[in-house]
Amino acid sequence: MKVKICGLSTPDTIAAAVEGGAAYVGFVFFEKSSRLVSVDTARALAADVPPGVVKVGLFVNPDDAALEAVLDTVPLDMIQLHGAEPPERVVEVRGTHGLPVMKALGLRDESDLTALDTYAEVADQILVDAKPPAGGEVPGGNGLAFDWRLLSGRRWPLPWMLAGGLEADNVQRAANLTGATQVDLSSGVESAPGVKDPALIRAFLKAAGAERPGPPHDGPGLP
Ligand SMILES: O=C(O)c1ccccc1N[C@@H]1O[C@H](COP(=O)(O)O)[C@@H](O)[C@H]1O
Repeated sequence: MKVKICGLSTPDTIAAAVEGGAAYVGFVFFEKSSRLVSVDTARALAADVPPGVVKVGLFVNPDDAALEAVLDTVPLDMIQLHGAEPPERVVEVRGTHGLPVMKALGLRDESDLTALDTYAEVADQILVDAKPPAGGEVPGGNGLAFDWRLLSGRRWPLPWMLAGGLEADNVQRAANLTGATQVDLSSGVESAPGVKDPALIRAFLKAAGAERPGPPHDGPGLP
């Protein structure tokens, strides 16, 4: 399984993710998140990430200036859009910034499934997360799972990731029910909100049977 560890902000947790076999590492550029990193910190951390591990920048409804401010400094490989960006904005971001885009979508019930098909036509990857709690200020990273049976038998013609409340104890069941071969998590490897724990990262990667593909390539939908 390919694993993305999101919300990394320290050298020791980057090392735990890379050495444990994470295929993706994520940096959060959303001011309201407890995992927010500065561009300078992200640039320094990115220097410790070997080729072949995809460096993802997480943004929520960013304008082009916000994206440029990060991309000018941090050598990201992929943009994760985790807000209410419409399909046209996904197309625009891909075209303007020249990086693959992974669009996150929240799922609560069957009525949310149609959007996945729509975004699958415009994004390089889709990320299926739980919907945030009503009135919540942060649209992801809440440690909440959705009913994984909603995804049973669903497939899209592009790479996709499962997210939302994943941890070492439930990742295999989640993958079995959904068919996911890629997973993304943040809260499940933290000792406190926003504080990543290297031991929990290693345990998760082991439980998930984390595998990283070989040489990097430049095609869409990395890796
Ligand atoms: O991690 C955050 O702080 C965050 C902020 C805003 C949007 C998304 C965020 N994280 C993403 O949320 C999912 C699920 O996280 P969790 O494992 O349930 O905590 C994951 O895709 C993160 O990339």
